[in-house]
Amino acid sequence: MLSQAFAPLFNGVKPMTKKSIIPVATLGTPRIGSRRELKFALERYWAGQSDAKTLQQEAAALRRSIWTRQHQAGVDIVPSNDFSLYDHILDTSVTVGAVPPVYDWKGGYVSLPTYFAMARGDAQEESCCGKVVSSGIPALEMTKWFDTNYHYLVPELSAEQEFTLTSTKVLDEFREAQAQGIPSRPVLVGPVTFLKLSKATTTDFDPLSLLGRLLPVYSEILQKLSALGAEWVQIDEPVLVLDLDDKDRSALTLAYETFARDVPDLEIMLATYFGALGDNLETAVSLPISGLHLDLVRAPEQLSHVISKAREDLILSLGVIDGRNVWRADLQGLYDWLAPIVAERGRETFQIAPSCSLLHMPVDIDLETDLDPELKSWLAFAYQKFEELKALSTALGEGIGFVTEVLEVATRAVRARAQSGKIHNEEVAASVSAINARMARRYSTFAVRRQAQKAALNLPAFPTTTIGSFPQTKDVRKARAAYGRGDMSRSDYEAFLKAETKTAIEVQEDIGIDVLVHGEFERNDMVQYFGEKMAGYAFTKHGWVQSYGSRYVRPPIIFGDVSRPEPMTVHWSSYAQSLTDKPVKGMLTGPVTMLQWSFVRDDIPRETICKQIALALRSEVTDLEAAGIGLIQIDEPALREGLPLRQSEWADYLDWAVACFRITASGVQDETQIHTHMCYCEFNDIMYGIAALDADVISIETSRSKMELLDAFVTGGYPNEIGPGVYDIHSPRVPSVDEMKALLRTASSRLAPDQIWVNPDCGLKTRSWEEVTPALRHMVAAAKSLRTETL
Ligand SMILES: CN1c2c(nc(N)[nH]c2=O)NC[C@@H]1CNc1ccc(C(=O)N[C@@H](CCC(=O)N[C@@H](CCC(=O)N[C@@H](CCC(=O)O)C(=O)O)C(=O)O)C(=O)O)cc1
Ligand SMILES: N[C@@H](CCS)C(=O)O
Ligand SMILES: [Zn+2]
Repeated sequence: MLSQAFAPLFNGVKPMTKKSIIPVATLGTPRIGSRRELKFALERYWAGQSDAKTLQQEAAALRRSIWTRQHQAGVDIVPSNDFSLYDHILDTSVTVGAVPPVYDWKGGYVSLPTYFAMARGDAQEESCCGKVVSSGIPALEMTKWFDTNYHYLVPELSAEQEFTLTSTKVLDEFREAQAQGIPSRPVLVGPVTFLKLSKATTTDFDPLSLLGRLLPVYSEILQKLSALGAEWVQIDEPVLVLDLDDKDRSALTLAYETFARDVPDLEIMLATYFGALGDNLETAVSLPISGLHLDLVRAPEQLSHVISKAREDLILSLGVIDGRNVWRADLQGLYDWLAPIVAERGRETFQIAPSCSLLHMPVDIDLETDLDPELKSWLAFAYQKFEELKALSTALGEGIGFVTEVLEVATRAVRARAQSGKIHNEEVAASVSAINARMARRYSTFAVRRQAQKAALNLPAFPTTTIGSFPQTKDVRKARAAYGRGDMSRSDYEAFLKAETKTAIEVQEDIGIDVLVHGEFERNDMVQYFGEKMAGYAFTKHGWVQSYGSRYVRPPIIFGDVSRPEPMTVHWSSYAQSLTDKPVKGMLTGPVTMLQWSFVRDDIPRETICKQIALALRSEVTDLEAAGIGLIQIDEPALREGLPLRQSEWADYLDWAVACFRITASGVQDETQIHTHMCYCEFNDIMYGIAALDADVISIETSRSKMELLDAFVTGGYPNEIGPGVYDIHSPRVPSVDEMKALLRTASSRLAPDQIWVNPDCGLKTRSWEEVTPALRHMVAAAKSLRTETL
C-alpha cells in the first residue's frame, strides 16, 4: 500500500517490495495508531468500559496493522517490541522485575493493574465513593526522554534490587509478528541506558553498580529470542551520545562482551541516536556487536570517522531520514553523498534507517486533507518515511535507475520549499536584524522593579496564584470539536468560552486566590493554540505524537518566517479582567517552548526562528500591558529540554534561549510584573540560565521532590521571587492544608519569606473541578496560615 502523498512519485515505477540489497530498517514506529486507537482503547479500559482481554486484542490489532504497513512499503527489517501500552522504559522495568515495593508486587509476571499503577498511580479509592478521599499509590516519576517532548517513567532501583525475567512481552510480540509471516528484529532498551536513566532510592549508590545483576536477565531474554528464531536484535543505547565517563564506557564493554559470550549466535544492532558518538566513538566501535546504528541527521560528519575506525565487517545502519522532523528528505542529495561511500565499503555492510525510532513522528500525512497542498507536498510523516527509506535503499543498492522518478519528485519538492514565496517575509527578517541589546533588558533592575510592582499590585505576603489552565473538561473539548466541525457557530463557541472563563473567575474569587488567571479554556494546547494564530506556522488535524501514556500533542509546523498578524490572547485576558477587581495574570507560551514543541524548519538556524517568535510574543506582551494586564506569565517549561545533550554546547544554547525570553519580556514598564513557569525538569543544570531570564517571579514544580528542587535556587542565591509548587497536579488526590503548610515552611526556611509565592506545580488542565476546587481551598488556607505564622 502506497501513501497517497507519495503514490504519484512511483508513477510508472513499481514500488520495490522484494528484499532490498541494502536492507531497510525503521528502528521503531508510532504506536498510537493513525486515528489514536491506542488512546481510546486505554481510556475505555481505565473507565471500566472494556476488559484487559479487549485492550490486548485492540493493541494486537494495532501492532498487526503497523507491521503490515511496513511490510507493504518494502521495509526489510521490521521492529517488534517497539509497541508499548504506555511507555517502553516502563516495559523494561516490568520485564526485569524492577517493581518498587510500594506496588505490592508479589513476584511472578507483572500484571496489567500493577503495570498501570506504576504508570498512573493507583487512586482506586477515589472513584469508589465518588469523591477524592485516598492518598493512593503514587505513579513512578516521569521525565523527558533525552531532548524530546516524550516522557518516560523513571525506573526506581534500590541498592538491594534483584532482577528476574518478569514479562514475556518481547517474546510474545516476536512470536506475534512471526505468526503474521514477519521475521522481526526485536527492540530492547539497552541495559546501560536503562540503568543510567534510573533513579536510586537512596543517595549512597549508583544504579549502574547493579549492571552485574541485570545482565543475566538480558542474556536470558536474548537466548529465548534466539531460540524462537530471532537472528538479529536491536539494542538501543542512546546514552552513547551523552557525556560519559570511563565507568560508563566500561559498563558498555562489560554488557556487550557478556552478550557476545552468552548468545554468540544472535547478531546485535546497537542503536545510538539523537547526536554524535563523539568521544564515545572508540568504545562503540570496539564493542563485540554485528551492527551499529548512527544518527546521521544530527551528526552527518561522524560517518567518515566511524568508517575509518570500525571493523570492515561491522554493519553500519545509516540513520539518514530524519526521525525528529517532518520534512521530506532530499533523496538525491542523500544518494549523491552516500553512493560513493557505499561503493567503496561494500553494499553488504550497510542498512538504511531513520535517524532514530519514528515514535516521535505523526503517523500519516495522507490524513491531512485540509492542509495547504503546497505545504503538504513538502512533508513526510512516519508512513511516508517508510517509502523514503525504501527509495533510498533501492537507489543505493539496486541502482538509481529504478527510482529516478521518485528522486526527481523529491528533488522538486525540496526545491519548491526552498524557493517558495511562503517561507520568507522581509519585514520579519528586518525586525530580527534590528534586534539590539536594549530590547533584551528591562528598564530597571529587579530591586527597583520590585518596589514599583509592590506599589502597583498591593499583594499580601505569600501571594496565591495558579499556573494558568483550569480543567479542560469533556464539555470544553466537545464544544471546541463541535466548533471545529462547523456544528457550533462562532458566537455560540465564544459565548461558551466566556461562560467557562466567568465560572473560573468566580471560583477563584470565592476561594480567595490573590492573582487570578482566565483559565485557558480557549486553548487546545499551550503551543498549538499560538501556532494556529501566528503566520509561518501550520497545524495538522491528525498529526498526533505521544507525549506520555495516553496524552498526545499535535506539534505545529514552522514552515516560514514567524509573525503575529493580530493579538492572540488580549481578548481573553481583558475579558477575564473585566469580571473582577483582583489582578488577572496574562498567559503566554514562551519563545523557546514554542520552538521546542513544534516541528521546526531546517533551512535557517533555530536561534533565528526563536528570535522571530520572541518578537511576535513581545508585541503580545506589550499589548497585554496596554490593555491593563499588570502581570504577564511567559511559560518556558521546555527551556531545559532544549539544552543540548553535550555540555560543551550548553553555553551557546543558553545564550540565545535566554536572550529570546528577555526580548519577549522586556518591552514593559517596571510596574508590570513578568512571571515565568517551568516544570518537570532538572533545574540544577540550567540555574545560571534561569537566573539570567530576570523574570520577576518564577513558579516551579517542586512538591514531588518535597522542595528538594529548591536547593538549586537556594545554592545559586536566586534573587527574584519564587513560587515553589505545593501540590502535584498529576495526582487526583487533594493534599491537606497541613501538608502544604509543611512544604511552605520548608520553603520559608530556605528562602526569604517575602520571596515566596504559593501555587500548584503546574497547570490544572488534566484535573477535574472536583479535585481542583478543594485543593485550591487548602492551598489558600495554607498561605493564610503562613502569613500569620511567619510575619
Ligand atoms: C505541559 N505539557 C505539554 C507538552 N507539550 C505540549 N505541546 N503541550 C503541553 O501542554 N509537553 C509537556 C507536558 C505534557 N503534558 C501534556 C498534558 C496533557 C496533554 C493532553 O491533554 N493532550 C490531549 C490533547 C490536547 C488537545 O490538543 N486537545 C484538542 C483536541 C481534543 C480532542 O481530542 N478532541 C476530540 C473530540 C473531543 C470530544 O468530542 O469530546 C477529537 O478531535 O476527536 C482540544 O482540546 O481541542 C489528549 O487528549 O491527549 C498533553 C500533554
Ligand atoms: N500555563 C500552562 C503551563 C503548563 S506547563 C498551564 O497552566 O497549563
Ligand atoms: Zn507546567
